[in-house]
Amino acid sequence: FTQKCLGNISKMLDFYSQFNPSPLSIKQFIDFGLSACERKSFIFLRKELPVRLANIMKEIHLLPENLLNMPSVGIVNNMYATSFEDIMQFEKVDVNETTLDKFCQTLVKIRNRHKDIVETMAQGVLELKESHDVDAQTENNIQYFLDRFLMSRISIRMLINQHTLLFGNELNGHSRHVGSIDPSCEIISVVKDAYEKARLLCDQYYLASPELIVQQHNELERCSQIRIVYVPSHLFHMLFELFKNSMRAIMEHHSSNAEYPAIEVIVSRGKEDICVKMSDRGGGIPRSQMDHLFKYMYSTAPRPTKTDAHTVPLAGYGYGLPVSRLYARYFHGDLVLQSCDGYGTDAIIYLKALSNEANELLPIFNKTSSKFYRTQVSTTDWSSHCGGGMATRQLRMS
Ligand SMILES: O=S(=O)(c1ccc(O)cc1O)N1Cc2ccccc2C1
Repeated sequence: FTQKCLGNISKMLDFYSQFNPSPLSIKQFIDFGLSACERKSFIFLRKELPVRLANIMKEIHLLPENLLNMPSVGIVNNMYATSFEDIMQFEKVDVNETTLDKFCQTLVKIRNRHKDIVETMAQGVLELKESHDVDAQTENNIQYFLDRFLMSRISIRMLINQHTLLFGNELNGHSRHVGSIDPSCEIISVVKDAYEKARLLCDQYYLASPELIVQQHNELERCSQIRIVYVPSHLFHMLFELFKNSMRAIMEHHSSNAEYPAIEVIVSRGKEDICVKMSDRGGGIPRSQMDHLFKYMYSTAPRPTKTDAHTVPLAGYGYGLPVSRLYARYFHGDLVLQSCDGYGTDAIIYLKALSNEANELLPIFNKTSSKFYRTQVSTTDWSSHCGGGMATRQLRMS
C-alpha cells in the first residue's frame, strides 16, 4: 500500500471524518424505502458511507501500536482504505443510469470484500495475544475499539443492504419487506426458527436437545401476536446465539441424566419495550465470570482445527455474545444476562416497541473517543479489602 495513495486519501479521510455520522431510525428506513428513490439514496450514501468509513478508519489509526502492527489488522486497514477509495470515485460524478448501476455494483463489491472482517480482526487479536503481553489498558482499548468498530460495520452493512435490496437486482424473498426490514415481524416465529436451527446442532453434537416452552404476554392487545418493525436477520442472529449457549449449558450440566430441563422463552410487549427473555436451567456461572462473556480478548481462542470442525462446541469461543449485544444496541435496545450460579441463566433482549424510537446507535470519532485511547489511569475509589494500602491505614487513623 504505497505511501503516495495513502497520502491523497488521508486528506479526504481528514475531511470526511470531520462530519458526524447521521443516525437513521427504523421508521426513516421504512419511509425512505417506501418512497424508493434511487437518486436520493445515492446522493445520501455517497456522502454518508465515506463519513462512516472515515470515522472508524481514523479510530483504527489510534489503536495501540502493537495491535496496529499485527498482519491481520494491516489487512483490515487496507480493505477499508480500498473501499473508501472505491466510493470516492462517485464523489463528483453526474447522477445517471450508468453511475447508479456502477454504484450498486461497487456496494456489492465492498460488502463482499468485508464479509470476513470479524474473523480477520479476531485473528489480529489472537496474533497480539500470542506475540505480546497484553496489559489491562490495552485490553480496555481493544474492548472499546472492537465494540465501536463492529457497531460501525453493522451500520455500514445496513446502509449497503437497504440500497442493494431496494434498487439492485437482488431479491429479499419477501414482497412486503422494505429492504432487510420486516414491517410486521412476528417475534415468536423468529424464536421458533432460531430454536430449530440451534436444536439441529445440539442433536448432532449431544444426540439430544432440550425442549422449548414459549409464551407471550401482550399488555396492549391481549390476543394478538406480538409484532415489531425490525430486521429479522438481526433478531435471528441474537436468538440463535442465545439458544446455542443455553443448549450447551443444559446438555453439559445435565450430562448424566436423560431428562433435560426445557428452555423457557417469554415474549412481552409494553408501551416502550418489547422483551424476549430466554431462561435456562444450565447451572449458570458465578458473577466473577460473567464479565468475561462479553470480553473480546477473553473469548479469542485459536479456532478448532478443520479435522474436528464438525465437533465445534455449540458455544463458548468467538464473538457471538458481544456481537449479539451490538445488534441489540444498534437500534437502541440491549442484551443482558442474569445468571444464578448453580441454577441457570436468563438472557433478555430488549427492543424498542416504536420504530421512531429505534434510532441507529453510531460511534463518533472525536476528541472524546481519541482521548479514551490515551488516558486511562484507574485507581480504585472503593476500598474492598482490609489491611494493605496506605489509604486504608489513613482511613483507620481518622
Ligand atoms: O454462562 S452460562 O450460564 C450462559 C451464558 C449465556 C447464555 O445465553 C446462557 C447461559 O446459560 N452457561 C454457558 C455454559 C456453557 C457450557 C457449560 C455451562 C454453561 C453455563
